[in-house]
Amino acid sequence: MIFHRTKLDDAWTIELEPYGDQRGFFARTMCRSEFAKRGLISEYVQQNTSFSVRRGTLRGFHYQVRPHGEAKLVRCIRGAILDVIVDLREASPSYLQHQAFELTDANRYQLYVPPGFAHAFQTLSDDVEVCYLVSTPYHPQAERGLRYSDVRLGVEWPLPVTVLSEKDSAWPLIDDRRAPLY
Ligand SMILES: Cc1cn([C@H]2C[C@H](O)[C@@H](COP(=O)(O)OP(=O)(O)O[C@H]3O[C@@H](C)C(=O)[C@@H](O)[C@H]3O)O2)c(=O)[nH]c1=O
Repeated sequence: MIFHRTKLDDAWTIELEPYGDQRGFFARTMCRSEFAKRGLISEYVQQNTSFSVRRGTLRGFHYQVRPHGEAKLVRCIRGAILDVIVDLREASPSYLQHQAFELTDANRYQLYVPPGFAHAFQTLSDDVEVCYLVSTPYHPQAERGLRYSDVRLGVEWPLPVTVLSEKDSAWPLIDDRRAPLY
């Protein structure tokens, strides 16, 4: 596994390190000791998958507030997405900054999203499946979101939004909320 720091504190992208042979390849997608060595959370309690039919579908931004903050390890196993994360930790040097990553079934990149980050993605193709590990149980009362179009974030989504849940269209804007967000 090849770990790359991102411009956001504590967030990483992870490249597979495949061992190839005549059958194809083998690669680790998560390794407790490699994660722990770099201070990444290495215990996960849930694995989720989502399937999105239409190109341009947007899910997020989502996160859970303290003490239910979750790390996520995200991979796109069919099609392609633009994955965007936002640092919501007030004490962080990258507070309220965001970064976008293209995760595809071809590049097989994984994104490590630390607790205290909001997470969203837009599908860049039809029939997209995204698979992710989560470090904390789902806690609906702790669930929060940001509006994908919040100008305070300034995220440039690559496509017009074709499908969005009612929940995701209604998250409050950052300026209308009291800190702390996380
Ligand atoms: C996240 C989650 C949802 N659900 C339920 C709630 C709801 O009825 C149904 C669909 O939930 P949502 O509409 O929130 O699904 P979705 O919009 O795909 O939510 C996901 O979005 C991405 C961006 C993330 O970062 C994930 O952590 C997760 O929040 O599934 C669970 O039962 N367990 C879970 O862990």
